[in-house]
Amino acid sequence: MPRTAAGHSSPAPHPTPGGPPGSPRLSARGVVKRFGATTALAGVDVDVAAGETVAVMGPSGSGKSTLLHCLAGILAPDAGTVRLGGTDIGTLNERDRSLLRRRRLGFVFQFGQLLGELPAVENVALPLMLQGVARPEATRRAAEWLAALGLAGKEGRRPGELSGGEAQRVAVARALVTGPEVVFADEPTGALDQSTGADVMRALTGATAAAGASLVLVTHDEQVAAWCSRRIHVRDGHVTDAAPGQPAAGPASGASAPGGAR
Ligand SMILES: Nc1ncnc2c1ncn2[C@@H]1O[C@H](COP(=O)(O)OP(=O)(O)OP(=O)(O)O)[C@@H](O)[C@H]1O
Repeated sequence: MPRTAAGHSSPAPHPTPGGPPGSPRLSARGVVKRFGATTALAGVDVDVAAGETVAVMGPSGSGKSTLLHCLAGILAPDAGTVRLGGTDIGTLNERDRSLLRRRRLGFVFQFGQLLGELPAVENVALPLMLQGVARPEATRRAAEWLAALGLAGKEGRRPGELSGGEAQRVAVARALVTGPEVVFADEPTGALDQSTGADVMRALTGATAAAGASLVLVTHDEQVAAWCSRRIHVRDGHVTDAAPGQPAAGPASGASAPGGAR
């Protein structure tokens, strides 16, 4: 993914409160989540390093999405802690968790995340405008991300006027435009054929690496997991292997973020 022709350098991502030197960017300890009589997570420990890309795998119903939602502050665990840098997410109220998600995390889902009535560029600019970035600047940065993801010329198209793969690349741009510390993706290629899915994974891992973000991705698909630097397996609410891995070094392109690396 090339730097945009204009070579703009967008403002650096907002400063983020880090943890102690050498500590993981994201760290879960003893996370338990129950839904009524179902224990979806039964005491899970996970560490994700800065720049690491982690595939979360496991059988249907094993707890993968619940783990992702707890790591991302979407669900509050019943027990245990989740720390993002120096922040203990569990101590935040719902409003602050929502602000943290908006400012420090990015999300790519299988579908449904784009607003159908807005053109691609506005879908990508929206998270910036919600942070108070003025519309012209937000639009400029959104257009840079779209161009970097191979979507130059398609800024004005609404999601329904894009292919599935193009729409997912718009979703990748939207997830990365704010300079998040961690991007969470839940089956981001689940609705795509294999070759389009590979294009989206190339875009997602390339953009994430270029932005210096970590990636936590839920997938059933071995070929999708192969784009990540590490896999963890969830079974019956337990993580069966979560050894610290290497920084991301998958088959991603040598990408360059429009906003500059973190
Ligand atoms: N909101 C909910 N209410 C009740 N039970 C839930 C809820 N969300 C998840 N569960 C249950 O928790 C368990 C783990 O679900 P989860 O969605 O995390 O699994 P998963 O591994 O992501 O599954 P899949 O691969 O099928 O998406 C399952 O038994 C599921 O039925």
